[in-house]
Amino acid sequence: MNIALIAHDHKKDDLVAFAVAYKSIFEEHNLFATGTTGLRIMEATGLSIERFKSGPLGGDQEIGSLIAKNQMDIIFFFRDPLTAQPHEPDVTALVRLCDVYSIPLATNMGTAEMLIRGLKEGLLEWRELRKSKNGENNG
Ligand SMILES: O=C(CO)COP(=O)(O)O
Repeated sequence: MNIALIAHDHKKDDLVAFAVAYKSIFEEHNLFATGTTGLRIMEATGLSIERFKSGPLGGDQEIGSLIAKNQMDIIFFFRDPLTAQPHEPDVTALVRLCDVYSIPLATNMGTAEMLIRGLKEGLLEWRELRKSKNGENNG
């Protein structure tokens, strides 16, 4: 599975704690992250993560492009609902692409907990279905 980890500044501590708690699951997958989030998680967990640019500098869009290319399976994106983001259009675009391509997206710890349990238990039947469906929509 290709998994993206992203958090706004006030939510980074939550996502780091989540990654520490579920390190044994995350280390079985290919991890991607926006710049600062990825650095924080790597420092805290030692997990290997491919880092993109920081969100405000295009990192959200880089991850969005992987979604559009059917190369992303799950997104953990802990958004800060109480702080205006300079790159709000990029945030909205990323969330929109998750819905366009039926990509599981956790925007808070509660949903993240449910998603990670599904991942652990192998509740992944949607993946092949989604890929064939998205393949049909290409072009
Ligand atoms: O801004 C972000 C997501 O919109 C996250 O970017 P950073 O991980 O670089 O802070």
